[in-house]
This record gives sequence, structure tokens and C-alpha cells, in this order.
Amino acid sequence: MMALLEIKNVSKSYGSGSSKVDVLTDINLSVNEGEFVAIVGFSGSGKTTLINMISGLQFPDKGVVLLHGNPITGPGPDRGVIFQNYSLLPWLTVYKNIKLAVDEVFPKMTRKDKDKHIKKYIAMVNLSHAIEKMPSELSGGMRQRVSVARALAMDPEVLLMDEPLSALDALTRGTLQEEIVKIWSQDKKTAILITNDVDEGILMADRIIPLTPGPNATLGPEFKINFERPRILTEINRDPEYKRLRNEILDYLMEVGATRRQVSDQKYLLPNIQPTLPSKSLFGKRKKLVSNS
Ligand SMILES: Nc1ncnc2c1ncn2[C@@H]1O[C@H](COP(=O)(O)OP(=O)(O)OP(=O)(O)O)[C@@H](O)[C@H]1O
Repeated sequence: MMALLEIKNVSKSYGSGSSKVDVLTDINLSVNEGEFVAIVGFSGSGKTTLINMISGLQFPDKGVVLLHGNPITGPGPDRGVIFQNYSLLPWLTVYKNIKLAVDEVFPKMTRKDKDKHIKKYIAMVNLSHAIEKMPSELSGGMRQRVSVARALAMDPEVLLMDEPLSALDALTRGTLQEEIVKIWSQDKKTAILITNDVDEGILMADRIIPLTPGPNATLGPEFKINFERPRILTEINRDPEYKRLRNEILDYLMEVGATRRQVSDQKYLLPNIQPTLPSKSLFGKRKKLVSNS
């Protein structure tokens, strides 16, 4: 069987000359239709870069990313992305944020069907009561749910999730984890989840693949997650196999993390430089350098 998605010998760097950083090196991954794969890794190791190359927002320097055997040339409705930062349009209601995406993917759908379709996904993430609200009137968890509903309403073949739940409180996070898995299994989607949370990976995925720390981050050995579905967190928490697996993955991550630190400690001596911020006084209120989207 041909894999739905194939990443072959992919490498990606940023910058050039002496400031060149080799972020990802020789990434190989093959994902079958209907699979749920979680990639866990350290912050800054290149997880977002990897997901961007699958979604078609960025391209490899070396190697290829194939979908159904064809190289990915850009973003497409076959891949739905759920980002970490919601990315909703602030001037549109919940309904209209989702409608905008649905209009784009299903231009021929009748108004009535479209309305039904949009409302179905809003109900699925339990936001029917907030359908006419603006993003500014919603909590972070609710915004993230809109973003989940929007990605699902586009009915993509592959669901790409870039730490979609990391900004949420534990309770909301747990609910959304369950909702995403439920929809994935009902709608027979293929899912790739990027996360820094091993427990999240164990709860949701069929396989966990670690991304080693950068630079030159690469995918490590895979860990199969064989717990029956539906998985109930409180139940698998008590399973000795859960503890064993969790420790095995964490041990692996710590080991590659520690090795990497040793290597980089020897290699680079970082100069002790304080950044100069464009503020009036060094001790005054810091100016906000980047605005949140
Ligand atoms: N456009 C860019 N130009 C230069 N360097 C970049 C660019 N984008 C990312 N990087 C660098 O590449 C590395 C990997 O970034 P990336 O965002 O893919 O990592 P990540 O694992 O998703 O990080 P995090 O977990 O913090 O979100 C980082 O060191 C980052 O500083």
C-alpha cells in the first residue's frame, strides 16, 4: 500500500553563510491513511517548520514531501491546519469565521447545506450558544475550539495540528483531546499532531515519533501506542503499560536532550551579551516588541 503522506530525506536550514542554521536534517516519515501520528519534541527543534512543509507553507532544501505520491507544491484543502494561536479573523463572528473557510472549500454547496454544515461543526465543539459571538468575546479555549471546528468543517483528508492545545487549561485541553480523537475516528481522517506533551501523544496517537533537539533535528525511533480506543485518561493512567511506555519515551527524550547539550556545550561558547531594548529607561516599562495576533 502506498503511504498517504511521505517525507523523504528532508532537510531544512534558515539563513546563509556563518548565520546558517540547519534546523532539520534527513527527516523520513511515512503516514498511512487513517493513522494518527504524534511528533513530540523540544521547543525550538523545528516542529513548526516540519508541519509547515507538510501544509505547503514552506519547502524543503533537500528531499521531498509527497501526498498521494505527488510533491506538495503549496497549501491545499486536502490538508487542514489547526495552529497554536487560533488565527481567527477578529472582525468576524464564530459563524462567519467558519463560513469563510467553508465558502472557499465548497463553493458549489447550496446556502442551506452550507448553513447546516457550519452549524454541525459548531455544535460538535459545543459552541452553538456562542455562534454569533466575536472572537474577542470568547475565552482562549473557546477560540481554540472555533479553530478546531473551522479546520474540521473544511473536511480535509489530513488534519495537521501544531500544538493546538498547549495554551489551554488542563480541563479544556482534556475535553478537546477527546473531541478531536472522536471526530478523527468518526470521519476516518489522517492526523498528524505536533506536541511537547508525551501524555497527550499517548492518549491520542497510534504512534509517537520523537524529534531530537536541534540543530540538525531528526526523527527518532517510533513508539507504538496500542491502547484500545476509546481511551479514557483516568483508566490508562492506572495501566502499568502506560507508565512503562511513558517512561520509555521520556527516557529517550532526556537521553537525546542530554547528549545534545553536552555536544553543544563543547562546540559553542556563547558570548554574554545583554540585548538592548528600545525602551526609554532600562528599568522602565518594557515596550511590547511583538503584538499578539
Ligand atoms: N524564518 C526563520 N528564519 C530563521 N530562523 C528561523 C525561522 N523560523 C524558525 N527559525 C528557527 O528555526 C528553529 C526551529 O523553529 P520552529 O519554529 O520550527 O521550532 P519549533 O520546534 O516549532 O519551536 P517551538 O516549540 O518553540 O514552537 C528555531 O531555532 C527558530 O529560531
